[in-house]
Amino acid sequence: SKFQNTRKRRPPSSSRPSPKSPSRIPQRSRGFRPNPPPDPSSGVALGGVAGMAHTPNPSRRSWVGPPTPFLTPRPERRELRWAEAGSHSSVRRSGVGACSINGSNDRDREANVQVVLRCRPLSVEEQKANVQSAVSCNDTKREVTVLNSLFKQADKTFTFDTVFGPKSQQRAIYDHAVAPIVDDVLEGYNCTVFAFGQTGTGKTYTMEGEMMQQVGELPTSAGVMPRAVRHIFDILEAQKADYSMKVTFLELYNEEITDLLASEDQSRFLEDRHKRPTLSLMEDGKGGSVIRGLEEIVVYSPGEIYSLLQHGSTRRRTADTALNMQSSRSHSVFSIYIHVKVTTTGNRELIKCGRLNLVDLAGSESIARSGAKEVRAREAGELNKSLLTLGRVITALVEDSVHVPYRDSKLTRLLRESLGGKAKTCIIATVTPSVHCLEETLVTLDYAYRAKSIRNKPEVNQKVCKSVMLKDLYKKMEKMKQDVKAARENNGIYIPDETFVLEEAEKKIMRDKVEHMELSMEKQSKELEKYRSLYLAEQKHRLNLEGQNKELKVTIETCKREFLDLQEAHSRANMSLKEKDFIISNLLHAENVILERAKVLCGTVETASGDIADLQNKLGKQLEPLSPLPLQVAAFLH
Ligand SMILES: Nc1ncnc2c1ncn2[C@@H]1O[C@H](COP(=O)(O)OP(=O)(O)OP(=O)(O)O)[C@@H](O)[C@H]1O
Repeated sequence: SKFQNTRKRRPPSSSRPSPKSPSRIPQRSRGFRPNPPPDPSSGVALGGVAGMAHTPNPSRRSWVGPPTPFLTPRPERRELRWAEAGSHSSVRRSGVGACSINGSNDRDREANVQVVLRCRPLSVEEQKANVQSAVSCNDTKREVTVLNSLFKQADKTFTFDTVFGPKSQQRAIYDHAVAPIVDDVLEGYNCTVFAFGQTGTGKTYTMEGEMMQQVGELPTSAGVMPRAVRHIFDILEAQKADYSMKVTFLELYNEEITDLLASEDQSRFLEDRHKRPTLSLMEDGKGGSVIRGLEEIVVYSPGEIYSLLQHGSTRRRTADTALNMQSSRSHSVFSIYIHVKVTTTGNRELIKCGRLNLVDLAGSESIARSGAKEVRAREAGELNKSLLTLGRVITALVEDSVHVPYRDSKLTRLLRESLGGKAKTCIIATVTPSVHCLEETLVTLDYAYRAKSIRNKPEVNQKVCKSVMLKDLYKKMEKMKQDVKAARENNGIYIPDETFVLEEAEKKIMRDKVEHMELSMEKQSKELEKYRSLYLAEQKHRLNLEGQNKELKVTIETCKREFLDLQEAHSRANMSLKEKDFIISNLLHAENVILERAKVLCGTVETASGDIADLQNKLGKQLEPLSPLPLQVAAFLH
């Protein structure tokens, strides 16, 4: 086939490395500064992760010979009819991201971001420590319930597109959630799968899992990335398609982008050799982003991609935190660009371009609970900041806000096309069942649930004609040659028109941005001044109140003391009253007793005087005959 380049084509299968042999070193894109404009044929300038273009690295050797759009390893490629291509890849279209395969018109419709939820099992340590599980998953009903009832609050249930409980296997997640998306990539869509959740909940496990070292059976714990790679190659092989493939792998750490696949020799120009050069994320003037200097590596086999994945993953920044022994401290984006040749019924050769972005976000974490200090705390702060912007973007999209703050962080600039753009997106939200992480789990579930309402407008990338693509590649090569020539002659730097236009557009955007920031700074300074005077007035008022408060406190103290004195006097008076009452009642009682006795005595006296009178009478009568009595007797008797 004219499409196949003899120089770059893989050797026939007999001379290819055996599946068990180590993969050969992947071929890197060659080129020279400055950055070529984004490739319009592959839709690279259309923004976000899917809109990344690359700048070949200055340290690379220049690429001589004609460019080749197709590097299919097999020489005996048969032409594939468009219709045939469709029939092969329609096998799996049923789950997340599935859609029709004919033409592009019926695809130009809105599609919700697909959100799947994965709850990891309790770890061995957690089981040993008898950590309670506070999350229950119902895979059939696609529901996750957070058992708030453990804390005497109402349970909360969320529904997702698919729910994978703690027992779910890596394969099930790939087959149900990711495989249909990979089919779409091969149909010419830009697709993104990203994992998001609290630190230590299994994002990296889900995305990477056990990495493949060589070609062979996938281990059961292999994650989305190796499975997607295998799936893509399986389909292309089954279709006997002519294709070319390249990959990029970047890391976003503390708002700085670095190339995880960049060759080590780049760092020899840096003062700190351990530091990898950072790449700039540029505006392409069309609402998208371009990453300068990101290496695109041409790959021919799954084995090559596995070793690149392995290589890139080991270069990712990780650290041991209280919540995860090997916590990723950065966001990573692995992209696979696939060009597949199709022959239309009129024998026209077209090229389908699709891109798959596999994103492993750093975990959101509570600095207090993760035990992060100093550098780690700053990292966590940066991570949380970019994730916070991601949250704000999700909220703005869900609420249909006029302004979506994509530009507030590099992460959201990278994910722009995948959130509300023209890509198909699947979010894998990961949670832990641990009761200790209930709060963070609820936050993840809440965001994931809201993300379900984001509507993308998936568009299939335009198929380009082989001749157009070749022309474009020749043009690019010509530009590169001029760059090399200019650099060799030390004649300054040649800037191709398109790059110049791109840079001018970018400068204009930056100028507008600066202007906008100046205006907002001015506004903010005025507001700051207003708040400062308000603050001062408040301070004064506070001081006054504090003085009054002090005086009142003194008065209250005095009153308290007086009150206590009065209380004491009152209780003393009460006591003496009680004593007097007691005495009076005793006196009254004594008086009554005396009166009673007096009465008794009076009675006795009366009785006695009666008796005396009776006696006198009796005596008088007895003495009458003896009268007159001597005077002494009479006196005695009287
Ligand atoms: N579904 C699962 N089954 C078994 N083990 C799991 C599962 N999910 C996660 N793990 C284990 O839990 C630990 C933490 O997982 P991982 O590193 O993937 O979390 P993470 O979300 O990527 O964390 P960070 O954000 O800190 O990088 C690892 O030891 C991993 O093997």
